[in-house]
This record gives sequence, C-alpha cells and structure tokens, in this order.
Amino acid sequence: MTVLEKGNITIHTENIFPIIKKSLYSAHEIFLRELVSNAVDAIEKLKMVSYAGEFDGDTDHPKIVIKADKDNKTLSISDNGIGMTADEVKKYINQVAFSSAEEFVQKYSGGADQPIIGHFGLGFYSSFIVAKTVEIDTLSYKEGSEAVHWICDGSPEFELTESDRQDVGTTITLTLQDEETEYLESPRIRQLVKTYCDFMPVPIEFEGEILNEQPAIWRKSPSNLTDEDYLEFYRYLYPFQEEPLLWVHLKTDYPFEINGILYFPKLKPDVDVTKGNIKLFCNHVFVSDHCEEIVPQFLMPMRGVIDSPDIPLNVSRSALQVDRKVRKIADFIAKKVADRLKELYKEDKPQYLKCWKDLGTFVKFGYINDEKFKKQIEDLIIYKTTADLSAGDSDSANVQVETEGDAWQDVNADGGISQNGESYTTLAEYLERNKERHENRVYYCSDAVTQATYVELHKNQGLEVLFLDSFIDTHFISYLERDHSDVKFSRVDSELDENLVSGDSDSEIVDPNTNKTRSEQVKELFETALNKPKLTIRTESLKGDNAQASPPAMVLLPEAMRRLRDMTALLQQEQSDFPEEHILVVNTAHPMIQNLANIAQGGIVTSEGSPSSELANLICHHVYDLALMSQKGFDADGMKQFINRSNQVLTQLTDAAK
Ligand SMILES: Nc1ncnc2c1ncn2[C@@H]1O[C@H](COP(=O)(O)OP(=O)(O)OP(=O)(O)O)[C@@H](O)[C@H]1O
Repeated sequence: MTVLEKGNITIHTENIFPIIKKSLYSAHEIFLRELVSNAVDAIEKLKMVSYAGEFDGDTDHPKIVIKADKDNKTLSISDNGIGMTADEVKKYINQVAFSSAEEFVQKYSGGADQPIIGHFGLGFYSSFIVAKTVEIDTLSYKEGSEAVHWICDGSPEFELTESDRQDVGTTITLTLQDEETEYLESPRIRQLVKTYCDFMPVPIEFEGEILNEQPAIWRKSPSNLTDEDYLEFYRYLYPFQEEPLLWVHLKTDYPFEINGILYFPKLKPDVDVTKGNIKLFCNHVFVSDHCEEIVPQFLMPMRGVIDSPDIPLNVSRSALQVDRKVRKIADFIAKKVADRLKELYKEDKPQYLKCWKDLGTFVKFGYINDEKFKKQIEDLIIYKTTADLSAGDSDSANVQVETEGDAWQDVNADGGISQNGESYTTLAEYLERNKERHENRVYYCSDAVTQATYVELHKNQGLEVLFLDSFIDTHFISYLERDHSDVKFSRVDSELDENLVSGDSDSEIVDPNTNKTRSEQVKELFETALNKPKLTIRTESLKGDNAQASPPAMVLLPEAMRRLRDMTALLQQEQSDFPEEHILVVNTAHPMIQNLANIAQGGIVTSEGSPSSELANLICHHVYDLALMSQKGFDADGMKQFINRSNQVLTQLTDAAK
C-alpha cells in the first residue's frame, strides 16, 4: 500500500474529539443522520453533474446502503454519489470539515445548559462522537480519478492511501468505540433511520430492506395533492388518531425557504397546549420534535412538519427566539393559518363551524397574543347565540334531521350561521341586529348550566344572549372590550337593566296599615329572615307575560366586582369562591312572592313568631337557596340544610292542606 500522504489536520486543540463527544452527550445518535445526509447530498450532486452533461454513468438507481458488522464493530454507510478525489478529501474533509471544529468547541463546550436545537452543521466529524476510527473509501465521478482511502483515529492525524474501489461513490466506515456498540444493533439502526431519514429522497437499504418509504409530500405543490394525500400523511405521522380538522400547506422560497404542512387536530380536553407536536426538518432531514421557538405559541396544538433550511439550528433555543428570521417565519405561519381560516369561513361555513368548536379557543388565544393575527381573524370570531338565525321553514328543518346535521341553512338576512338548531354570529352582526333595542350592549352567558335561568329571562324578553363560555373567555372579554371601547359587555347575571324590569307596579302602592309599600315589606321580610349583612336585597318586578314563568328571585354578581375576582382567581390558578357580597333580587311580580308577603302579613318574622311567619321565614331561605343554586353548588352542610328545610316546608304545607 502506497501512503499518499500523512499529515496533521489543522486545528489548534490537540484532541478535539473528547470535547465534541462530551458536549453532545445526549445526542450521539445524530451521527447517522449527518452521514446519511452527506450521502444524499453526494447523490444529488451527481445527478446535477449528470444533467450538466459532465457524467454519463448511471444516476437512475441512487441508493444508500448501511451495513453493521458486529464482529469487527464496524458500521458503514455507502452511497453511489459523486465521490471525492484525493484533493477533495484533503480540501473538504481535512480542512473544511475540521476547520470549524475549534469554533464549534468554543461555542458548545458550554454544555447542556444551552440546548442546541438540532446540533446541525456538525457534518462529517460527528462520526467521531461514536467512532474510534473513521475511514473513507471513495472514488470520484471525474474521469481518470483514482480511488482513495482515508483513515483517522480521532487524533488530529490522518492517513491517505490508494484504494481499490471500483464504483463511483463513497463508503464511510466507523469502527465504533466500545461503549457505542448499540449502533450495531439492527433495531437501533432501523429506529434511527425511521426517525431521522424517513423522508429522505433516496432509498436507504439495511439488511436487504429499504427502510425509508415516505416521499416528503410537503415539498410537493399543493395542486398535485388531494385531500386523501394530506390525510394519509397525517395518519402516517400520527397513527391511531382522529382525523385532523383542517390543514395548511406552507410553501415559500422568499424571503426565506419554508415548506411544511400543519394540521389542526381535533383537540382532547387533556391536551397539553404548551408542548409542541410539530416535527422540524431541514432539507428532508428530521431535526427535532420541538418547534416551540418557531411556531407562535397559540398555534402550538398544531401538528405536522416544518422543513426549512433557513432556521438556524446550531444556536441555542433562546437565541432562536429572538432571531429576526425566525420571527418572520412565525409571522408567516400565523398568516397562513389565518388565510386558511378566512378561506374556510368564506367558502365552507359548515366545516368552519365544525372546526370552530375546537379551534375557537386557540383563535381567541391568538387574538389576545398576536396583534397581527388579531387583525386577520377578528371578523371570523363567532359566538353561539340564543337568536334563531336559521331560515326557519319546516322543510329545511326536516332536511337537517335526515342528513344528521350536515345540511345547512346558510346565512340569513341578519347574518350568522345556523346548524341543527344552534346559531352562531359575529359580534358585528350581533350589534347590528340589536342596535335598536340595546345599542352597544352585549348580553353574554359564561356558563350555560348555572346561568340558565338568566338566559331564559333574557330570551323571554326577546333579548339576544351570546355564549362566551370557554375557559379563555374571561380573559378574552377584556380584550374585546379594549378593542370595542364603546360596547358594554354584561353577563346575564350581573344586573337587571331596564329591558328586564317593568317600572311602576302594584308593589309600589303604600299599605295604609304598615305605611310601607309591598316591595319594602318583601325586602324587610327577606332581610330579617336571611340575616346576612353582606347580602344586598333588592326588589324588582320582572317583566314577562307569564309572571309564573320568571324566577321568584335571582342572585346577581355585579360585573366589575365579579371580574376582579375572576382575574385574581385566574392569576392564582384557583377557582374563585362564590363572593359573600352579592345581590338578591326578589321578583315582586311573582305570585309566590306575593303569597309570601301575605303569609307574613301582620308582622315582621321573628324566631318565636307565629306559625305563618315561621313558614314565611323558611320560604325566604328556600327562595334564596333556589336562586343561589343556579349560580353555585351546595357544600355538604348547605345541602343538608336545604334538604331539611325542604322537608319542613313540605310538611307545613301538607299540614295546612289537611
Ligand atoms: N458521502 C460523501 N460523498 C461525497 N462527498 C462528501 C461525502 N461526505 C462528505 N463529503 C464532502 O465533505 C464535505 C464536508 O462534509 P460535512 O458533512 O462536514 O459538511 P457539509 O455536508 O458541507 O455541511 P453540514 O455540516 O451541514 O453537514 C462536504 O461538503 C462534501 O463535499
């Protein structure tokens, strides 16, 4: 064997490799990704040379072959790519590859506290992370080239000799360090190829089998892809999951290159929205499962792939977050998502509504967090409403039933979308529809169950109520108010405005015996019976055609006070307790309250009072409990008292009827 050259690799540090190894402790496995991507590059380069007419050999059967030899502890990666001449080995391997080593060490010997997103740019010398000796056997495509063999044991010394290789291409052979022999195990190799190289555009063979199968469909043009292609790809990436709601194909070359497909999955309540599920690639090569820095936070629940050579991968995560290009990429992604939502809203309202139920929260989160995104989607935010915005003829209602909810009565004159008896509207449409009745005022409900009575009351008065009942809405409303400073948002249980109470009524007539009005008597009755200094008792006569249908009493939580409490609770991450200070509105128009006043007539209820005043006392408690019940549940003690009292009331009533 003729030694062509012996020499020193030009680096200043005597033995750089232990340092590389240490600084990459957690990511030894990436060496395979680096070597296979070099092989892919070499194959692509040979194709380009062939197109240019400089090579007339076979480029139609590109292939990378991985071989493990347990006896000799060697792992080799062969390609039929461009190959290297002796000069190129000297230039690219000895100088170029190693020249940045020093810089690398300076940058990364800091260690694990600065996690590097992809450990990219390590290239060839990452093989020394796991190998004690690295050999290159290569023959260049160039006519007249001679095959060469290069060997290096991790010290800065190398040896270059002739080789008897016959085929154009390169084989890199690693003799693994004793503690790295896991990379000779078949399952480990298969797993690594699947993880990192699955979408590489060249077949990768191992043990006679091609391990990578999927074409990187995100690099194709959307016009060449069908819905089924997108869905199939999703199923491949996330097997055994529900179908995604919608997807966005990212594709641009300028001012940065980015390809990718992002899917909005159907969200599960237990989804961890802080943890990303998007796979980051760089030119087909898998880099990381974490894209937190690149994708705007409110889009974190999205899944799919982002492939961009423009994301700097060899910097720390914190540096990445402030990188201008990365910020632009994040904006681009947000805009694409907004465009997709806009398109869906315009073109396919049924699908939009279906998605909205899952995505609404995240769109609102985006509204709160990203000014630009807000501007793009503010007109697309819809709210469930008590108004019936369906066209309303019975024929189409029948059609809806028959098609199990996929038939639609589209936008009616008042705007909005309606499906299966549920209507949705935008804020602008709501304000427009109600401007004559209550200009710039929005009635909303934040919990359809506990506020059902109040919603009913509004509905009965023909007042439209919007549902703002997702967990983000408390926060979201304050942003809405900031952006619509002329609009007042009142929760249905916060106050009873003039739309709900009738002004003058019989209750205001003064009783000559007591010199008090009926409503004053009722108020006093409740105050004495309940004896709660922090509770404010108010009497109102609630409007309604049927006095019995409206509630006898309601608990109100003034908007400003309630919000303050909600906010504090949100910040402290706990449920807000039901405040002791609240208002009990007693409906003097209700027949039961009128009866109650009659029962108690003749005296203020006292503990030793007459049987009828005792009953009145019990009923006051009961009315209060019933009003409270629609706002909050009972604790054990409250429940016991409530049941005891119910039994007492019923006993007294049955006694009276005997
Ligand atoms: N399998 C191969 N076939 C032909 N040339 C190769 C092969 N592997 C490496 N080279 C040459 O060696 C050079 C250095 O490789 P190295 O992997 O260190 O850096 P790179 O591929 O240029 O960039 P990166 O650091 O991003 O991988 C390559 O640019 C290429 O010219």
